[in-house]
Amino acid sequence: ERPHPFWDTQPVPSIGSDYSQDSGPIDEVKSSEEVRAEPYPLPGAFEWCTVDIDNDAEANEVYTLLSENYVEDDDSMFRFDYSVPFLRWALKPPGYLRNWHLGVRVTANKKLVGFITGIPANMQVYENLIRMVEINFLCVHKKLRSKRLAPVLIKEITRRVNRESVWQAVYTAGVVLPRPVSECRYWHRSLNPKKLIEVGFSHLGPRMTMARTIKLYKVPDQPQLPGMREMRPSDAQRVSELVSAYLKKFPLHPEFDAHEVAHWILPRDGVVFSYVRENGEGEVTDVCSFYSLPSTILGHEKHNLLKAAYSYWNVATTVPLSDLMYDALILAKKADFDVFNALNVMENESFLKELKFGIGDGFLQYYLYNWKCPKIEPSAIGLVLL
Ligand SMILES: COc1cc([C@H]2SCC(=O)N2Cc2ccccc2)c(Br)cc1O
Repeated sequence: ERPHPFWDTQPVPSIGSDYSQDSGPIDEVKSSEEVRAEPYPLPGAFEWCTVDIDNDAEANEVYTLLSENYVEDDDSMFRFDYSVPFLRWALKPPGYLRNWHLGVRVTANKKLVGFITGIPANMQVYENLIRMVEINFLCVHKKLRSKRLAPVLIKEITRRVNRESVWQAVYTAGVVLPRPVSECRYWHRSLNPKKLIEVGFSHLGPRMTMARTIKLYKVPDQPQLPGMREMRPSDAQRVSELVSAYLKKFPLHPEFDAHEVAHWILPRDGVVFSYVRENGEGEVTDVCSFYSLPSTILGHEKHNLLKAAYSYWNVATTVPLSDLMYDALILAKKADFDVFNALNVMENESFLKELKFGIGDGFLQYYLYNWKCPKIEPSAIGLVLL
């Protein structure tokens, strides 16, 4: 396959190679003392920095770097617009290390031009429970592309992670690298079809008028299931039991303790939305959640922000999952979202068509670093990365 000067030096299976029937590390096991103590050298004009995401000035530098230089769709119509509160949520789960929030600055003017992050996660992969790092937010300023900065960012974050005796990583990307463990698809459910058509994300169907399209995607203005309400801190223990038990169905899933579930699922204004269903006896039996990740609409005069909700952790034990997710759509529309996005992971295939999701043109590839294992089908993935 196409040569990858960087990835061909890394402990990952090459593209086109067969999936291993057994599971295990690719590199021989090392000790953290063997890992070089000094940061990797950077090209002359640049220097490493550890970003303090709690510092408003630094958090805003990260926000600006990502908002102007992070992931765009293939046609450069949209770019993710992660907010500062979202980044603080994503980067500070229980057990996070500040040392794993890694930046590159221009030495001359201290401008932040590169970023990559890791957070700790205990991942179950088939029969193995592995302490891993979740790698995210790899970004190099548009003006510094093809200077081979990304490989250095990846090697340095790997060194810092290895120094903590963590040898495996999980990450996702829209591009095909050596080598995906799973290939997932995004599906989208219109909540504001008029805006989605105006910005060019959606198109009027054949023989469809705008009025007919608006009617097709209309949802009630209140949840339909009895007992649906916003999740509260006092629900955290019960929700943790529901989520932890549910995720065990999936060969790839995080093992969360109650503190981690509370961090990832408790509502945070404008960041993560979560709702529980209380049955007639006042017990919490079902939970649904979605996070807010808007996108900048590039070069449109009327609209500049697309408000997107992303399906997160959903567990239905007393109602059909599609009924729970219909209420999630209703609650997302009520919170003024334009579109509700979901991957075809976990049991999502069971409701996507019924609830009028349309398949997107984007793939999301899941990767494991330094771990060979059999291919994982999307419905066996119990992991959503932010
Ligand atoms: C353009 O088609 C898609 C683009 C994206 C990503 S790439 C940069 C961005 O901002 N997106 C969020 C978004 C933008 C627009 C609609 C829905 C989601 C995804 Br994820 C799946 C898609 O199918």
